[in-house]
Amino acid sequence: MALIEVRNLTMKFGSLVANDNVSFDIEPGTIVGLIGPNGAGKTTLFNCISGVYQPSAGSVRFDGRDITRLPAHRIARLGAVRTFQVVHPLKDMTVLDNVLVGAFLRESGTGRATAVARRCLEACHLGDMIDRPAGDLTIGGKKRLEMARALATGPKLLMLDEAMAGLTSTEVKDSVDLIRRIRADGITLLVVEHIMEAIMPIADKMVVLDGGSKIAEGPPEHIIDDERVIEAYFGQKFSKRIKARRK
Ligand SMILES: Nc1ncnc2c1ncn2[C@@H]1O[C@H](COP(=O)(O)OP(=O)(O)OP(=O)(O)O)[C@@H](O)[C@H]1O
Repeated sequence: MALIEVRNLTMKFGSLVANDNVSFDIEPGTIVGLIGPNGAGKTTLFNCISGVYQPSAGSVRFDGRDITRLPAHRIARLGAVRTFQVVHPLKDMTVLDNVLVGAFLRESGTGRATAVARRCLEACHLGDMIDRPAGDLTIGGKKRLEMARALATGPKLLMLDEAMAGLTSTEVKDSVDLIRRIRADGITLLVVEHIMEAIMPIADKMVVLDGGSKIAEGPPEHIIDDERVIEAYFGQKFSKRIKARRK
């Protein structure tokens, strides 16, 4: 059984159709990359799956259960957790306290929640920053903090919205390693990403949106050759460059 089943999902803002009849599955233990040009509807789809928005039509099933109309906090409690494209840590709180907010979703005791939060911070390379105010972190640090907070909730599905945007190339490599390790721990990932060199090598499947509609779905090596995706997003030059790198 798929972990996520999106069926005929449509999201309208007035007359603007941000997601148009989108359907796809996410199998457990996989990494799915969600890509498409700016304004394609990727973040809106994230918001519909995670309960930030209620879709205008269609359904989302998670782990066999219809979650279409559930509020975000209930979906998070069931184990589908997202990060945001623009990170907003609680700047005056310490790095540890920021992650405790996530850990308390699954652990009610302070001692156990703290142990979970510390473990997630270590995994996200923030172990030596735990007592610092979150506002002191670099952009890369804030993005890792956001991941640590999401991981601390003990998710089955982690949805990352442009977790690598604005990072240095070394930080991007570290994030790719971290995503691989998260998957190895049995967590399924849905990743919105514009950095193709980062997402293509690790994704089991790509879903491509354009103008709100799904225009392609499949393994990265098929997506690279898809004429509609090349036209809408990659461009010929980019597609050749990516293919050359994969050889
Ligand atoms: N709350 C909203 N109210 C009105 N229109 C919205 C809202 N959120 C998104 N949109 C519109 O829906 C469309 C899809 O936007 P969305 O942010 O989902 O795209 P995206 O693929 O995530 O883009 P990007 O790559 O730039 O982040 C855009 O035309 C956007 O202006």
